[in-house]
Amino acid sequence: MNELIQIQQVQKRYGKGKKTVTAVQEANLSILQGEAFGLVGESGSGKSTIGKMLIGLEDPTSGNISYLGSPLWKKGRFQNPRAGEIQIVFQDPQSSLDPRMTVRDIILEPLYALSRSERQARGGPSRLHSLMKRVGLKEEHLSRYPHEFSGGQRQRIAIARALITDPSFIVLDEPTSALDVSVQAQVLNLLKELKKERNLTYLFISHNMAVIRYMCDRVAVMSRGEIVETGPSRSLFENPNHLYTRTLLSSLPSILDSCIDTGKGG
Ligand SMILES: Nc1ncnc2c1ncn2[C@@H]1O[C@H](COP(=O)(O)OP(=O)(O)OP(=O)(O)O)[C@@H](O)[C@H]1O
Repeated sequence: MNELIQIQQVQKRYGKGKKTVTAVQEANLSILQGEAFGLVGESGSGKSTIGKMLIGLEDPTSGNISYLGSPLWKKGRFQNPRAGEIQIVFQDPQSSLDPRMTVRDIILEPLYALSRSERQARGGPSRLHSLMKRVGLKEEHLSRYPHEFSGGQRQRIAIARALITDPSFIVLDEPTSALDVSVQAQVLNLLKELKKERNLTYLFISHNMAVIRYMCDRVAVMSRGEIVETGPSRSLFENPNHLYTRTLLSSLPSILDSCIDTGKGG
């Protein structure tokens, strides 16, 4: 598999002077085309900051990030490889979906950042109906507002919005952490299926080792801004090298585990 993303010696500092916070310290990692790459670590370890640098929301303080060999950031400016190529699904659909917009407008919004020809190349709004169906929503939902939906349905709306531009790479930042356990399994399974059908590459951010183990081919473990261990999911879970990874593993929630394994609520 080819490298889609390469992160080399990347640092991110927030603030100035005495208030400086180093969120990411000299991180190195690569994400291969077509893989689900997991980023795990406790709250505040720098996971979301890495995700934000990949979608253009935060610029690295130093180091290089490349996408298919081309720099993603040049002189503090984000170089979108192709408009809509990289998308994100956030943790909390309650706050990431604009409450004043209908579902139709929410899902279509990313298309308006594209040029007319780019929109047409990706099927434009005509793909809306099949996409709604694919993520488990109904056509009649299009004219409704986010507050009229359950948490799981709201996250399905956020997934449809991320897919409308036909991206290759999606950052999933704790996409199921705000959901009930049984609903988490449904949304995780949907994400797995979509990845396969569309040949997507994921950066899957979570503090939950069970979810990461279920979803990801390879994993990097972060602690206090540093990547302390990287490896294929299976070997990392069966034979963790770093003490911090072992500590995280000991907190693995068994309820979600059994829910996923049996496919309950599919
Ligand atoms: N905009 C910001 N300004 C200042 N500090 C920030 C900002 N964003 C994040 N930080 C700090 O950077 C560090 C890393 O935060 P980040 O959100 O990347 O961690 P995380 O592992 O994703 O945590 P969580 O799971 O809680 O989202 C934390 O100390 C956080 O307080």
